[in-house]
Amino acid sequence: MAQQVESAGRLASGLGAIPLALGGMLGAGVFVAPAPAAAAAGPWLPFGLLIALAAVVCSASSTAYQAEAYRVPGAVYVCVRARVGVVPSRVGASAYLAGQVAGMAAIARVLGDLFLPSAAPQVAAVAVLLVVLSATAGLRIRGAAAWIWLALTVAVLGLVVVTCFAIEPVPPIAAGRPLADSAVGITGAAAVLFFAFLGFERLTAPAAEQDRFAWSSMKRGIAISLVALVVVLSAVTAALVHQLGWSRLALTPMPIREVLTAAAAADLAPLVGVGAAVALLPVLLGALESFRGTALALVHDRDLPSLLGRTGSAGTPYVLDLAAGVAAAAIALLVEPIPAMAFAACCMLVHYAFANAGARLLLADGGPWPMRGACLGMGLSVVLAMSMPISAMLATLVVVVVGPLATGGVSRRWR
Ligand SMILES: NC(=[NH2+])NCCC[C@H](N)C(=O)O
Repeated sequence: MAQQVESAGRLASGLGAIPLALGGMLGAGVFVAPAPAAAAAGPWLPFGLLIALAAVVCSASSTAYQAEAYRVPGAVYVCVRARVGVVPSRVGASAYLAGQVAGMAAIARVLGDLFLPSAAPQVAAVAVLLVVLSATAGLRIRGAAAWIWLALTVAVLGLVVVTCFAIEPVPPIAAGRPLADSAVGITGAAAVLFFAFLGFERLTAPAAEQDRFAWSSMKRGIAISLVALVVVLSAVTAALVHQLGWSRLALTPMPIREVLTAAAAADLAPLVGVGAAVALLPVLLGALESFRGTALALVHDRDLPSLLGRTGSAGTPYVLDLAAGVAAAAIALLVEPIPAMAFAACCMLVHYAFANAGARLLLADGGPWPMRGACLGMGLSVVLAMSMPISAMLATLVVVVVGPLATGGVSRRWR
């Protein structure tokens, strides 16, 4: 399969930074996360979105400085290892790897649910494995293909938003459960919405050197991508609320489909479902690419067996890819999309707490603002992770205990 590599010209001009970041971000989170966020905070959701954005801005800035200082794949992990310590770096990296795998499972499960609701888990597992196989064969979606895919996602979401606003909503039926409208849920909403922003690290801390953009292009690309994501997420949430109301939105497991039925536009559902499913493929691929960078850095440090770093004729780590694919497929078969998303977000928040801590130490001699950003990012990541449902927190706890013990056991180094 042809390996599409970013041309030197495109990297220099900065075109391509937007689909790299936004194309990896706009996905399952936007399709589904408004529902659990509405369940957590009800009409306070917009405040949750602002807090999630603040955590993302801090984390994006921190990881960008880390990748600038440590010009290697898995730069964030390498920085935490150098600045904070070996064991903290393992905690952060374990959370990161588990978070990416759970994220892949969540994305695949949403894909399955949209494509063929009656066999969602099976479709999800097959989709993950197919995407992993194509990645292993050398597929990367860059350049024009990345723009086309981004356009498809925006078109699907645009169709849903326009439909929701064009059709008068039916008066809400009495909700089964009283609506959570307490402001206490704001951080819980922020934590799930954080998932929707994941993928920014593809631009700020690229997993492969050929994806590294010049500092100014990276900054512009990330700013545009974050603004675009907030606009799209707000528009989708507003459309869903307009049609379903807060309480019904809070209860639905798959808002995009539910809203079309509610708007009496069920004919559109198969079209939107297939479009959305196809739009999710590159997001899945992006999560695998991010996973690889950090995993290979761990292999390099002998914290993971060298077998995992073995590369095939396409130059891709096939054993590692297969391991990630099988794990993600297993989670996708067993776990519903919203809990998988919550687990992934909780793991990634723990990772970003350590990442921001590493950046804080790295930036001690630098300007005051990036350093303050890293402090704020660290604090917000901890608060948001602690606002997750208890099941997500417990699963994350298992990861951060077992992960460092297992990796330490492999390398037999503890300092
Ligand atoms: N590279 C990654 N971190 N990928 C996970 C991306 C998740 C993406 N924000 C979504 O909502 O589907």
